[in-house]
Amino acid sequence: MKLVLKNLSKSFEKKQVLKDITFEFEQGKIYGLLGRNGAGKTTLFNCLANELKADSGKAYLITDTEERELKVDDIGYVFSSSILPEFLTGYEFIKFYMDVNKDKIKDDYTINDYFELMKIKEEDRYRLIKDYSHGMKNKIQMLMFIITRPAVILLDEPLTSLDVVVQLEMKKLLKDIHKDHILIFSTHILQLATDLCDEIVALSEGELELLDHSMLKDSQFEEKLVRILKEESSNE
Ligand SMILES: Nc1ncnc2c1ncn2[C@@H]1O[C@H](COP(=O)(O)OP(=O)(O)OP(=O)(O)O)[C@@H](O)[C@H]1O
Repeated sequence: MKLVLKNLSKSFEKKQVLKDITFEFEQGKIYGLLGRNGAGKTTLFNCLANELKADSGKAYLITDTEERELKVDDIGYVFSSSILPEFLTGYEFIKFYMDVNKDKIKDDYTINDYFELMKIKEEDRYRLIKDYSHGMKNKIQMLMFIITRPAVILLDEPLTSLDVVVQLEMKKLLKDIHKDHILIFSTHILQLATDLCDEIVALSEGELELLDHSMLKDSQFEEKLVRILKEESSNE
């Protein structure tokens, strides 16, 4: 399976944020999307998830049997800021989410099994989401894609707000499931990107550039990345 972007462009007034991007993401790899503040990472995710309409270009999902436009249902999107209904408890929301998505659920976990999986304590399950910490809300958002297992998983700075213990668990979880998915996450934490990712993609000057992954563990990698990302600001 592949996610293929073809000539994707998006501008806000005069600022062209995504410039005619053509790129392929493959199943079974974890992609780290790096870029400076305002580079367009969230805009790219929003266009893929249909939260924003791209000005031109399209995204396609290519499997062994078909090639078609990417659909909203193909995507699990963990937003950097929560989009959860604050007036529900975690339990109520996950129950509702499982009900409306029952056709997509392939495992036979109960709600509490899922909470256990995410290490969400029993006493927290029945509290209102509005009182959850940022990290807790993030865990609930992650639980959504764990439940429905969409083909493409987009995570916008997902692990930054999680404590170190949960961060480690999440990294393990992402590694466990990544074979079946196309997993792209944006981060500013270079260490996280190099720890977790098979590939690093830089978003700079509106374009995506796949960095040579053999450099991931190399000291030159950091230098090259900083050079690529700095070029953008010097051209502004
Ligand atoms: N709805 C919008 N209207 C106008 N400009 C926008 C809108 N959304 C994003 N932008 C602009 O597009 C550019 C890219 O923003 P985006 O949030 O995609 O960057 P980012 O790479 O996710 O940044 P960060 O790392 O700081 O989260 C920025 O200049 C931002 O101000």
